[in-house]
Amino acid sequence: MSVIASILIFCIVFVLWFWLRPRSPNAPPCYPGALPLIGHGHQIFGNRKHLWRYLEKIFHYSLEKGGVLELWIGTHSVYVLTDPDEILTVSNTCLNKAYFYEFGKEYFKNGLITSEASMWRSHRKLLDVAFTQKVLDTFVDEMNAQTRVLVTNLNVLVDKGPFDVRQYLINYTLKIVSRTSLGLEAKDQTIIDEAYADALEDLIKVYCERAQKVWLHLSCIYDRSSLRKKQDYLLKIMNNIIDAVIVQRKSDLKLNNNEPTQYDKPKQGKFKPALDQMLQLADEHHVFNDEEIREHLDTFVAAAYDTTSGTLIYVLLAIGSHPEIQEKILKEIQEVQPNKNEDISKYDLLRLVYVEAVIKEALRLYSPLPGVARKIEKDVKLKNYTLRAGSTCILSLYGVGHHSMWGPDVNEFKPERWFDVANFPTNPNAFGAFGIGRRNCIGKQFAMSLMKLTIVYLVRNYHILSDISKLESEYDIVLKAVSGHLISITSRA
Ligand code: HEM
Repeated sequence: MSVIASILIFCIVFVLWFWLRPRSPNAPPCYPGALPLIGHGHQIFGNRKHLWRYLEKIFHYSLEKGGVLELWIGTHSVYVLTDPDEILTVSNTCLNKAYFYEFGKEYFKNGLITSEASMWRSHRKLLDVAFTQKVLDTFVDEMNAQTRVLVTNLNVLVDKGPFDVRQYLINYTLKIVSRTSLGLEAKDQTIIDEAYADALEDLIKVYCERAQKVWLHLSCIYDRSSLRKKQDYLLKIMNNIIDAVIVQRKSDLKLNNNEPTQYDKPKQGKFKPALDQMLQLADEHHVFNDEEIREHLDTFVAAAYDTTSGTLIYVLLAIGSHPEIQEKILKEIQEVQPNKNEDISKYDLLRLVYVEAVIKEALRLYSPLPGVARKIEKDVKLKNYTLRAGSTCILSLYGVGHHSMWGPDVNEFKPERWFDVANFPTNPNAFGAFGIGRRNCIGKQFAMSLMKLTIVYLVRNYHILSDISKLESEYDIVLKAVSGHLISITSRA
């Protein structure tokens, strides 16, 4: 009895001390509504639509308070940054990811997203060679071929009224990313399109569910849960698939004398998928083992398909609600490549500046990764505040896109702003959708080329109609449009 009483007294004293202790003058403003012991933890419960509305509220509150905010999950301090300069400081001084990336580590392991800074530095340098413009240019034929397939698949929906384009875009981006990463022949691709894709989608749901249910953050509880069993089952499916691809590819490369992949149509160019580049590095410089190669491949595929397809949906919703913007896109396409049946070349992609502005505007307003997070391992001094060691810091890329530096029309979808030199923000980190600082997105050029090409093919074939005013999104790590997200298409032929 006396032991229980002592524990109780200790807890009460701890809570009182924690709650009544004076806040440091260098502490940023605190978000309202914190409760003793659980902090703001109670505010995040609800479905994922609620979670996104909540995050939007904290991001806007942080903007109102000058760009830095503090909240509490239990007794753990979480800072929310929306100021691009402060975000750059934290991004480049704190390279390790926040503790909840650990949940994804079961899957991504030492892939770039979740690796510790020490390993990340050397692997990122090596992997950058797989994403140079020269390499990306070799993917353009494959992107054209797959985008033609997308148009064929969508043709059955012409004049059929509103539909959900998500699954079409997911299958399409997944196919391009996995072909350019893994180099599979069409006949072997089905296993990725079906078994791997389904398992990956389910795994991301498991990850989100764990992130939201704070009690499952504790490994001792999570490891006994049915969610953990599901995670292990899905991981086994995915690992078996990719391990088999690596073994097969190694033996193919030996047989073909390391020749780049020749795709189905003889006319199309050759390219070297990321897997071949890593196998070559492993062979010549003894840097990656098979397990590390799998971890990087899994990371590329997962990091690429949901973000890219999600952004494309927001672009389609935005241009479907702005026919005048669609007409300007069409005009640019006709100037750059007047023959509707011709492929889009790497040179055409460079000239599609209006299409690029449309995509960047969608990324600014509907940042698909609205926030990323870092571990604060040592005190970090910002302009007015100090972030304490041992805390977590959310870097809000959504906040950067909604910062007042964008002007009074910050909430409007206005691609023209990207050409308005006089009023464009002067801050070099104003556009943060691909991350700010050294640990930014390795696939940004890949994503931009693919999205430009997709928009060109869709706009030159269809009138797109939608109503973005009804849009509601949910937070599944990647922001997902879940209501008001349907589009209709009619033919331009
Ligand atoms: C519209 C599409 C995309 C967006 C908005 C996007 C955004 C981002 C952001 C914000 C980060 C930083 C994440 C963090 O700090 O936790 C990131 C990292 C990353 N992205 Fe992307 N991404 C996109 C497409 C892609 C594609 C196509 C690929 C691969 C082909 C890719 C691969 C990666 C990888 C590997 C990282 C980790 C980089 C590192 O830590 O060195 N992403 N991305």
